[in-house]
Amino acid sequence: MADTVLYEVSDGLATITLNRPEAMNALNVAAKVALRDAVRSAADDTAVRAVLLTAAGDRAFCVGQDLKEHIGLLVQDRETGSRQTMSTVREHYNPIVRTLAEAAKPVVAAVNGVAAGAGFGFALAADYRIVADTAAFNTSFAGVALTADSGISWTLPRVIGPGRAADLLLFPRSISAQEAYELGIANRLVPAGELRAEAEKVARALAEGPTVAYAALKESMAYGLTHSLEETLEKEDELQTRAGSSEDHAIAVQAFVNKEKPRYLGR
Ligand SMILES: CC(C)(COP(=O)(O)OP(=O)(O)OC[C@H]1O[C@@H](n2cnc3c(N)ncnc32)[C@H](O)[C@@H]1OP(=O)(O)O)[C@@H](O)C(=O)NCCC(=O)NCCSC(=O)/C=C1/CC=CC=CO1
Repeated sequence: MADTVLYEVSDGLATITLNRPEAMNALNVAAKVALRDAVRSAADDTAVRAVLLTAAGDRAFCVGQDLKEHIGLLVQDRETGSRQTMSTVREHYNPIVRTLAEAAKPVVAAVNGVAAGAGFGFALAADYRIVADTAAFNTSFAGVALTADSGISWTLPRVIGPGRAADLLLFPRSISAQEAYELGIANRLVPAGELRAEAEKVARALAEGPTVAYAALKESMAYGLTHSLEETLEKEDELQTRAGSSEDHAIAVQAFVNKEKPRYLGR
């Protein structure tokens, strides 16, 4: 059986590829465990300075929970009086999203096809979304009588505003890549045939960039969304001190003065 998730590191870039194209990259238990392991490896490995999350095939990025597997598990739960199936949120979805969002390095999602349910949530947990013009997004949760998970109730209102998020969550529908771009869900929209090359170019540029500064930017933006201006100014002071103490800051300033391109070390 093929691996449900592929993991590869080259030149500081970890590429994680959901690999169930025949099942629209739906998340069965094996895929969730493999994805959780892969994102943890990428986050923990200091040699990895950027992460690219993508999926195999041209039809789907990820359609969320594998509902064909899920129905069997639900029936089993009913028969045994258990609620084991829904522990997947705590065991799989939450760690995956937390790790992507809190990784001290940039995470780029290359959305190659439809992203639905938790698949949409994973794309939103990335720092930057490059989207094929043939892709689509669907919150899907209410369509299967579920509430939000995968952090989408936190990320979606922040990305597109609470009113628009309520519309997409209460009335799930597939929105086109173009609409996603106009809403700010997609940072870049590219022809489908150019997605992989463009996403790799962006992710590789980030992997060669000032990693300490990027990590601080992620932390700063997340902090600023939930704290007052005063608290955020304090946080910025702390984080700027950290970035300013990095070797890469000195390298950048020296390169500027020398009119050279900086070669960052990621520390
Ligand atoms: C909007 C769609 C994502 C895409 O629509 P479309 O391009 O028209 O494709 P379809 O014809 O509908 O689908 C093609 C085949 O793929 C199968 N498929 C699609 N989604 C899933 C899925 N999630 N699981 C299993 N299989 C799926 C579909 O049945 C077709 O197969 P056949 O060719 O054999 O017929 C649309 O497909 C859609 O709305 N999909 C459902 C999206 C969804 O509801 N996802 C789950 C949301 S919930 C979640 O992600 C997280 C949790 C967390 C915790 C616990 C429990 C559940 O969910």
